[in-house]
Amino acid sequence: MITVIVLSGPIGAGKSSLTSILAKHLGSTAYYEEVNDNPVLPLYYKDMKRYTFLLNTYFLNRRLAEINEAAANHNDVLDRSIYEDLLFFNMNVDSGVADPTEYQIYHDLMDNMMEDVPGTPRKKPDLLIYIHVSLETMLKRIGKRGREYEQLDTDPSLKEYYENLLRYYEPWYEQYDVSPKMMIDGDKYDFVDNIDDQDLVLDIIDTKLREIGNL
Ligand SMILES: Nc1ncnc2c1ncn2[C@@H]1O[C@H](COP(=O)(O)OP(=O)(O)O)[C@@H](O)[C@H]1O
Ligand SMILES: Nc1ncnc2c1ncn2[C@H]1C[C@H](O)[C@@H](COP(=O)(O)O)O1
Repeated sequence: MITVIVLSGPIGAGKSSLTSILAKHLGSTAYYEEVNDNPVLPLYYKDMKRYTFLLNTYFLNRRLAEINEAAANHNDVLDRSIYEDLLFFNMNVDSGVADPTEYQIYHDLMDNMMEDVPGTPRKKPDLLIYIHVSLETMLKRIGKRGREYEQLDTDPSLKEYYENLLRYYEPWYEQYDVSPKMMIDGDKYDFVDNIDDQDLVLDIIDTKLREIGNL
């Protein structure tokens, strides 16, 4: 039985934190989204029009490598699903920041790369965990983490970008049907600093893993 668990949710929702807590709890490996040594991310925040395609191609490459590694183990946990990249890209097309043709090319490439090939491990996750947060929580946590290019002090127009991003997440989660899914209330549970909340969240996830037959 091989299970790949992916975390999803807006920037600062707590994906990396819960990835590490969950992998430790399950005794499995955590795979983190590459941020600090990502050469495109700072460029993207300076010029989204120019760098949306490159950033998503970069992430696609990185995430596929992690998916292939995780697919060979049991209960490995990935920080952010590959499917959310389409959400970001789509949002940028809708707001006129990215080009629809670039989006279509990226979409086709991703479909091709994610297709199951007989004789190779499945690339699709077995469970998606979505951390829901309000704008207030999201902004607070982005501030707490302190990556310079994400701060409203660096670029006040990011507030609108973050608001817009949250609007795209609800329908995206509702429509997501690649695997079983579940939502964690990231406003309610402080799974980082409160051990009772952490235990509660882990219980909720264990129950879901049992329900889908993976624990
Ligand atoms: N549930 C939570 N309660 C309190 N603080 C949190 C929670 N989730 C995340 N944080 C804090 O918010 C910041 C962003 O969390 P992180 O896990 O890096 O989010 P993401 O990976 O979704 O961008 C970090 O400083 C982290 O300690
Ligand atoms: N596909 C993406 N398009 C634009 N920006 C993205 C994409 N994937 C991740 N990001 C950004 C958002 C954050 O600034 C960093 C890391 O994400 P986080 O939610 O903090 O783990 O990358």
